[in-house]
Amino acid sequence: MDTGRHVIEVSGLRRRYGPAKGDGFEAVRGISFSVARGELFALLGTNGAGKTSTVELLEGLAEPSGGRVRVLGHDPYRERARVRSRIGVMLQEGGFPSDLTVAETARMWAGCTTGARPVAEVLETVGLGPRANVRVKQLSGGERRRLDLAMALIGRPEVLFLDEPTTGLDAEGRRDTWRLVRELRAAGTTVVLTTHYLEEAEELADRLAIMRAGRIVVSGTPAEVTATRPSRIRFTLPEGVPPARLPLSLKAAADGRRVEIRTGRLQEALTELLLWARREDVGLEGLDARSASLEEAFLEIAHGDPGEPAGTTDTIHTARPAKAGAR
Ligand SMILES: Nc1ncnc2c1ncn2[C@@H]1O[C@H](COP(=O)(O)OP(=O)(O)OP(=O)(O)O)[C@@H](O)[C@H]1O
Repeated sequence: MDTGRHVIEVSGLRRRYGPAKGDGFEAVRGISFSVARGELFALLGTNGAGKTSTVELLEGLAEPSGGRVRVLGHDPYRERARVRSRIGVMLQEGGFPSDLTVAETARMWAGCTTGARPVAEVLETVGLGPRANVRVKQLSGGERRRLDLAMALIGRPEVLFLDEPTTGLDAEGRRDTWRLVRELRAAGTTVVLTTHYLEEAEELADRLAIMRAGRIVVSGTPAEVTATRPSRIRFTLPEGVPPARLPLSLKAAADGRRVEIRTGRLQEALTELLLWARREDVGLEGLDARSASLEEAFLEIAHGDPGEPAGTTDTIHTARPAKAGAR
């Protein structure tokens, strides 16, 4: 791996809770990825997939039970002192003393940080300027998340870890946080994000990985990940036109007059369908053709469908619900 370009390098990383043998549980099972300087990398997965367990290893909060992790060229656990001042960590729960005000909390935090940004500036950045004299216990859930973010930013980190940064924020707060994260990335900050919001990953991530049961199942740019899933064409045939008349090569699945075609080659399949419809003088009611969304890709991948590579075969299915709850 290129240590100059990659700020984070992970190979064969493992994390086991409990005894090494017997009753222990391996939450991270040999994962590998790297994150380049200035890149935003998102880790996605269902509850319990192993995202937080992984990020804690990157932050140096625990020692891996196997494999290797380097952050800014150092082992974040064994060389914590060399890494700590260069990273910012926003945990799921900041756990700040609830009786302190926002400004007091920030001053306390700044006091423990080398090269801290001015408190007023950092509170302004996250939109908490007007709430500086409010006690932490009086903040809303969303305001607490913004305080957590402010404290992660106070040391001007080169690498920022954001664990579900917009949980509890309303739509406007979420968009404000996205804007801020984009600005930080534009200024060269490397960001590792875990999130349950696929829209957030789609908006922000340069690359992402989807975890399932401690392993990375798929990784790539959001476009590459969605391209692993088939596109979908849906329409309703007119009365008296049986689905059997559709070209066999489209491998359409029908439920009465409603038809669905799933394909790895959307343009070709759609062209064939439209040429057939014109030739046969058939109207396709409610015609809808779309590529898979990241959400659809996520639901199928994260819940256990190994998937078929799109673009190689025209694999057609009837509409298949995600296997909710399966791990
Ligand atoms: N301290 C611990 N001791 C034992 N098992 C743990 C411990 N912490 C986490 N686990 C288990 O490890 C697995 C991964 O948990 P982890 O919190 O890393 O998942 P996650 O992907 O971050 O989930 P979430 O989206 O719910 O935050 C889960 O099965 C969890 O129960």
